[in-house]
Amino acid sequence: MGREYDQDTTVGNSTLRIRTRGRAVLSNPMTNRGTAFTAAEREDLEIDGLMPTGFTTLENQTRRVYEQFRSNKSMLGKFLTLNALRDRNEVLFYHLLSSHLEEMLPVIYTPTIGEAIERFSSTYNRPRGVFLSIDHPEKIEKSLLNYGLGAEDVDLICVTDSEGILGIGDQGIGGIQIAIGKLSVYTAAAGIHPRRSIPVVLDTGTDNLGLLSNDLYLGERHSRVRGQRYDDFIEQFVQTVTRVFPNAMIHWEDVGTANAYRILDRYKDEVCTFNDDIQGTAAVVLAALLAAVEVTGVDLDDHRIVVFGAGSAGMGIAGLVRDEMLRTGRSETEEEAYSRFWPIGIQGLYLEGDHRLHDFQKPWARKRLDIAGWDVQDPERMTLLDVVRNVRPTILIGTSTRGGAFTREVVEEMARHSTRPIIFPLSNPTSRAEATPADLLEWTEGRALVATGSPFEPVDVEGVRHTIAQSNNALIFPGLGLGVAVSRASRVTEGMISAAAKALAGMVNTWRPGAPLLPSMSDLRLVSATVAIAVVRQASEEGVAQVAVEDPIQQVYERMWQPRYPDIEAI
Ligand SMILES: NC(=O)C1=CN([C@@H]2O[C@H](COP(=O)(O)OP(=O)(O)OC[C@H]3O[C@@H](n4cnc5c(N)ncnc54)[C@H](O)[C@@H]3O)[C@@H](O)[C@H]2O)C=CC1
Ligand SMILES: CC(=O)C(=O)O
Ligand SMILES: [Mg+2]
Repeated sequence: MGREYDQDTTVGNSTLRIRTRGRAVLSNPMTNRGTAFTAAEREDLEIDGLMPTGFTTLENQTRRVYEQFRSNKSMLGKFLTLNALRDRNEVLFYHLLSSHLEEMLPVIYTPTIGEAIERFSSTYNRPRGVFLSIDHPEKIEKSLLNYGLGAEDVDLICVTDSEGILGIGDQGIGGIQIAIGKLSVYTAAAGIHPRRSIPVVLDTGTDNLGLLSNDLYLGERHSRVRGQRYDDFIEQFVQTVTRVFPNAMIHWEDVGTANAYRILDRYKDEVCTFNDDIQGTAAVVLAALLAAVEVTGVDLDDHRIVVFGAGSAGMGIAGLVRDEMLRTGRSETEEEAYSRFWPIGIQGLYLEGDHRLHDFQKPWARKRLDIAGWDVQDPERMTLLDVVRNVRPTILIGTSTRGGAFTREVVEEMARHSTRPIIFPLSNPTSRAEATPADLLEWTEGRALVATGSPFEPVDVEGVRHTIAQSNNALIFPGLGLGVAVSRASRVTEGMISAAAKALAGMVNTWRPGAPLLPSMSDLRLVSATVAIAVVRQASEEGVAQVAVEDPIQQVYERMWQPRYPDIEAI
């Protein structure tokens, strides 16, 4: 561990052995506990007189910072207050977060994180994470080591190249905030020790002209590097991480569509890695779909699915649902399973021969024969409305980044042919959601089964309160990461992703009208532990676990860090 203190970070909350004295103790967010230092600790650590004389418990400190948090009028203000708190006192930050998870998740995560990313360079205060530049690949190793963690100390690296941040696109260096945000969720939800993960941004330039022309922009000032130089940079990053942090899972976040699948395919069988937008999203959406399908009483196999915005997330969802159909349904051939899906992108319905499709999208393209005889305005660009009219889908997934795309006309058309239309506007942040739950439920007289990517308030329709599930990969990735850490899995297998989805699906109960299709974000700690246990078991069954799995429940429980002040020893 760091030079300033020692702590065994592999078990819940072990003794913090502090080497520094005086003001240095207070300026490190892992050793500082402000007015919660006891009289004896103040004396031992030579911080007597450096703070008000009163003593406050963690609970009372939390009340105080909660009031400060609440007094902010703007969401960005709340975000910056929390950020500053984390830089002062990490235990207090996580205790506050865990005590008010449902209220604070929308601040440190979607939707507010989107604004924080866009405003990164103008609100910049102090650094957190590791910034790697494509112009200096020779500095990758040194920079990672400068973070101060040892070879055995890292469970997770969350990395983005910032090209496809949420639904707000290329955000250059500001993408570091999504890596920080995701890792905060890992800690708050799954108890990953805050000193066992590293947020990383790969600064490969930006094509965002607003950033390039802003004097305050803090990243490399050139367009995005692509092609061989980009691939070499990724290769060097992956090789370096696996060498210097052999136990770390590499979590890819918000990488652009053209690279996300390529990187995953290139490394998934070689190193311990996973793509959250492709695999995490697929697992959470599969769980929500299984719940919704149960409400409809129609087998998954018999649904017709439109994926609007069939990029990383959309195709990931389609892939996992297809696998589920092949595993459990009557679909015997892949072709049969593929035939249930209608993928749409910016160019309209994907059709075979479209040279704009990426390799990972090609198998999903529809045959020209499938649309023969359709009555449409422009056969070269089949719109969502065209597809809905002709296919009569029962499931509509939105991962398009196109706010408001599920118009009243589209939804009413779908609802004409489906008793319980399943409609998931999953794009983040809130402004990108393809529709609001209130509109969807109004337009369908309360029949729609809805889940969203960002949080929404419940909707009351004719005496029924519809609680809206937040179908966000945050219900999956923390538990997956914890499961990988506990089992020291050498790979993240498809079986592990599927086990995570099943564990989540098993926590849903939809017997009550209007019940949410997924557990609430306020239960995130329980959800993450449940997912982690399933992942540990699966890793063990598949032979990728590198530690003996004897009692997964105990092993997961013991590993979870709690936001409590540990015992202190001045050394
Ligand atoms: N709820 C959740 O857990 C998650 C939600 N998402 C959201 O899904 C959205 C997409 O994310 P990714 O798949 O990572 O991005 P992506 O860029 O890989 O995919 C977006 C797709 O939407 C298509 N598209 C763009 N504009 C369109 C339009 N006007 N009409 C039809 N299609 C259009 C593009 O062709 C592309 O295929 C984002 O808003 C993101 O926040 C992504 C991951 C997880
Ligand atoms: C949730 C998430 O990963 C996204 O919106 O990109
Ligand atoms: Mg994402």
